[in-house]
Amino acid sequence: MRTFDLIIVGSGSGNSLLDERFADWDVAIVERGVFGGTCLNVGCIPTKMFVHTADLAAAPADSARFGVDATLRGVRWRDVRDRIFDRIDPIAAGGRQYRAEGSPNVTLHQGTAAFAGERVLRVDPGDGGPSTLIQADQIVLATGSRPFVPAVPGLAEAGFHTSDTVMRLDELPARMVILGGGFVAAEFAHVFSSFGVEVTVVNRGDALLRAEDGDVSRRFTELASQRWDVRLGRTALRATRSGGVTSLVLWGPDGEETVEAEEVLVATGRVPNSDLLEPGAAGLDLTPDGRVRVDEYQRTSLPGVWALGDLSSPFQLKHVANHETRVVRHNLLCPDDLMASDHRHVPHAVFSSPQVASVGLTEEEARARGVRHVTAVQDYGDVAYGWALEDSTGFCKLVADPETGALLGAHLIGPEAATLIQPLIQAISFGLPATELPRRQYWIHPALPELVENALLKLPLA
Ligand SMILES: Cc1cc2nc3c(=O)[nH]c(=O)nc-3n(C[C@H](O)[C@H](O)[C@H](O)COP(=O)(O)OP(=O)(O)OC[C@H]3O[C@@H](n4cnc5c(N)ncnc54)[C@H](O)[C@@H]3O)c2cc1C
Ligand SMILES: NC(=O)c1ccc[n+]([C@@H]2O[C@H](COP(=O)([O-])OP(=O)(O)OC[C@H]3O[C@@H](n4cnc5c(N)ncnc54)[C@H](O)[C@@H]3O)[C@@H](O)[C@H]2O)c1
Repeated sequence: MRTFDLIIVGSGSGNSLLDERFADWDVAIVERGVFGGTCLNVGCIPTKMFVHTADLAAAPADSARFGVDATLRGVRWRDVRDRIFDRIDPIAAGGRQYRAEGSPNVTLHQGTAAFAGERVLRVDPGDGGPSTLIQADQIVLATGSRPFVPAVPGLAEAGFHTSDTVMRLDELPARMVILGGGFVAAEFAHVFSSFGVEVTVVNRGDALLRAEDGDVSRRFTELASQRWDVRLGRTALRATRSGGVTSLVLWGPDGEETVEAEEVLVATGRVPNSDLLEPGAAGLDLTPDGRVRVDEYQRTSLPGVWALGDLSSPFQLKHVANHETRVVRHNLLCPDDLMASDHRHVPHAVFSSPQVASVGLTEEEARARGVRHVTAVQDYGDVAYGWALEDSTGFCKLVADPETGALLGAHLIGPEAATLIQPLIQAISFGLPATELPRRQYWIHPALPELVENALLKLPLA
């Protein structure tokens, strides 16, 4: 059995752990699928390339109210798809080649790693070939997560897509049913409807993006319902396929109903890939929801074994995986000076239409925790650039401590929300008080960040 200094399992964030300081470490990387992981191949990067393209495709439909009569002549789906993946696939292939042939201290193992002992892994190539045993003093688990598919009778036989496959469709369907009401559902509903697909969103709960601040979730649900056929409070009972059409029988407030579409996209959350690691074989501790349990230094319950990213994180966000990668890198290199991960102010954004972005406490969370707070809401429509955008639905909502002026939460829904929120993330992270933030710097007039400036000025602070 070959012994390495370090084994990294998973080539997403795990691959970016290595820098020049590991040049004299003997390293193995194990990857069971396409090199580069979720974000590059089937996650953040391609989805946002589709989202931008969808924004372009959606623009003509919104242009008449500006006095511009534009029409969308068509969307060349295969050209869109191929442009995106002709850019991404070579990056994945190049990354793989670099590790396989261009990194003298790295050995790339293609296959699925599972524990065969405390710091021993069995790598199964998955092609019927023999497994290989490898061991190391340090092991980093970065095996990510995969789509969760609820057990709906007949769905597997009828066929469905997940975010792993839907971006590679050969043809745009006439209709698509999207199961779920979270990030993936919101982003793909925008993409496919902008490209002319008739979209039905089926959600178990009574609102879309339900984890957002209540006002944001309600506004998003309201706007989504104007654009897509949104079915709330529905459970999928069974699916059948006939003549190229899937019929999904739902249970809802009015009893049974059926929705039909050429394609079904399942977007009902993601589960950590901990099971594939056979954690029981080494006594690796998991959380009740199946994540690998880590402490603040990203150490697992096994000595010398670390975990990061979607496998262990409740956040399932790439910027969190990146942060944890930096922490594990430091801790491997400086074992006597361990660095803790900082998960205090994790922001996120949903790249739908409208965009949604959030950091910190929602108003509901502040209330439930008994935290002293005030709120302020600034509409896009009441700042100068909002007039230019003719926006009548977007807003920025802030939650702050009225005594200290500390910002507790920020929630935006509207154009460029994912970008506009950054100064508020900065304020919360660095403890910049909401009293000074709008007053001690210039805000470019009439740029859109005046939305944030005015929201801050509206806070009723002592
Ligand atoms: C559609 C979609 C859009 C997203 N958009 C965003 C976004 O806009 N912004 C954002 O912050 N986040 C986004 N995310 C989330 C983000 O992609 C993930 O949080 C991030 O990629 C997780 O990185 P990771 O390194 O933990 O895992 P991954 O990148 O998933 O890497 C894990 C790797 O491990 C491999 N693997 C798994 N098990 C084994 C095993 N036993 N042996 C060997 N290899 C194994 C897998 O094949 C995979 O390559 C999106 C996710 C999806 C699905
Ligand atoms: N812009 C981004 O940062 C971005 C984009 C896409 C995905 N992601 C990450 O990927 C994760 C997964 O995204 P997602 O949209 O799949 O998950 P999600 O957790 O955002 O939403 C899951 C949805 O599925 C529903 N659901 C769960 N179980 C169900 C069941 N059994 N039957 C019916 N509905 C069910 C939930 O009610 C919810 O509406 C996100 O949580 C996020 O962390 C991030």
